[in-house]
Amino acid sequence: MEPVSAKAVWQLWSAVRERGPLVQCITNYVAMDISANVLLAAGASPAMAHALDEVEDFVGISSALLVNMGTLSADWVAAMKLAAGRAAAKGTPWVLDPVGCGATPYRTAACLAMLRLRPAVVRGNASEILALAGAAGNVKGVDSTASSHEALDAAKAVAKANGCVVAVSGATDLITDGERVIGVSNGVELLTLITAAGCSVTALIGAFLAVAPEGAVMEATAAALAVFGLAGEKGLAAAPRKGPGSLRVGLLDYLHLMGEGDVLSGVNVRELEA
Ligand SMILES: Nc1ncnc2c1ncn2[C@@H]1O[C@H](COP(=O)(O)OP(=O)(O)O)[C@@H](O)[C@H]1O
Ligand SMILES: Cc1ncsc1CCOP(=O)(O)O
Ligand SMILES: [Mg+2]
Repeated sequence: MEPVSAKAVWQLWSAVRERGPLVQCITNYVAMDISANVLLAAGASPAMAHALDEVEDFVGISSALLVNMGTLSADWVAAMKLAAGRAAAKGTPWVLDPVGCGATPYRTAACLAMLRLRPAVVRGNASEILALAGAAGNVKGVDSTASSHEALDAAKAVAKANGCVVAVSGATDLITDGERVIGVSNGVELLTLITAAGCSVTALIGAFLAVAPEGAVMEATAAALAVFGLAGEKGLAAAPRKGPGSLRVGLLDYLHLMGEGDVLSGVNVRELEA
């Protein structure tokens, strides 16, 4: 597989569609529906499971785990920690979405505690990644007030300190391991008006991690963001009223309908820093 190219994106997505990996999602109430639908449309198999009594067993049968901090409470955080611990012990890749990190001290502390459990990937908006790196005052609830480029240094610092890949979403998604940076310029701004668009692309990253060859964590993360963004572009072009409601429908449709030609001609991924 080439390091980062449209062909590599297609190869990874084909593997998702062929293998249909089971992605266990501990995610928020807002995101459950769209995340499950995004995973299904893209060819993966979602299961939302967060009960303290079953999370570890569920990790045992899953190919990837998503931990999303969107509607957290003490019970949920306990379940997230158990699940992440089991994933680490089993070698199952897991991805963290630090929704609203920085909004309250409780949320920030919970996100930092999860980060210490070594996710393979963290995907957040710029404000969330800035807050994870210790910068204060950038968040507006779960929405970003900064651009992805403003959070690149923070993303590199979080990646280096925690031995993970960090993806900052935005007009250009930036994916870094602390040294390399891949940029993905697919997507449309209207995606920010679909609640849990970010949450669902993080779930999709889980599906791509499940099929990624050893050492291709950055490529798999970039591929998921590119495929999701491209489906957004095509979904908007086909949307009857060009609003968030019909974009949401179009996004799901194109995650199902797109093929090799769409990916090879449409994805915009490139190495920004080697
Ligand atoms: N200005 C933009 N232009 C194009 N795509 C965008 C833009 N902002 C966000 N996106 C895309 O929307 C999706 C959700 O990202 P974002 O809104 O940053 O996350 P969150 O929902 O967690 O705040 C991502 O796929 C991202 O690439
Ligand atoms: C609105 C909201 N409130 C708690 S979680 C959530 C969903 C946030 O989703 P995203 O970060 O993908 O926009
Ligand atoms: Mg988010």
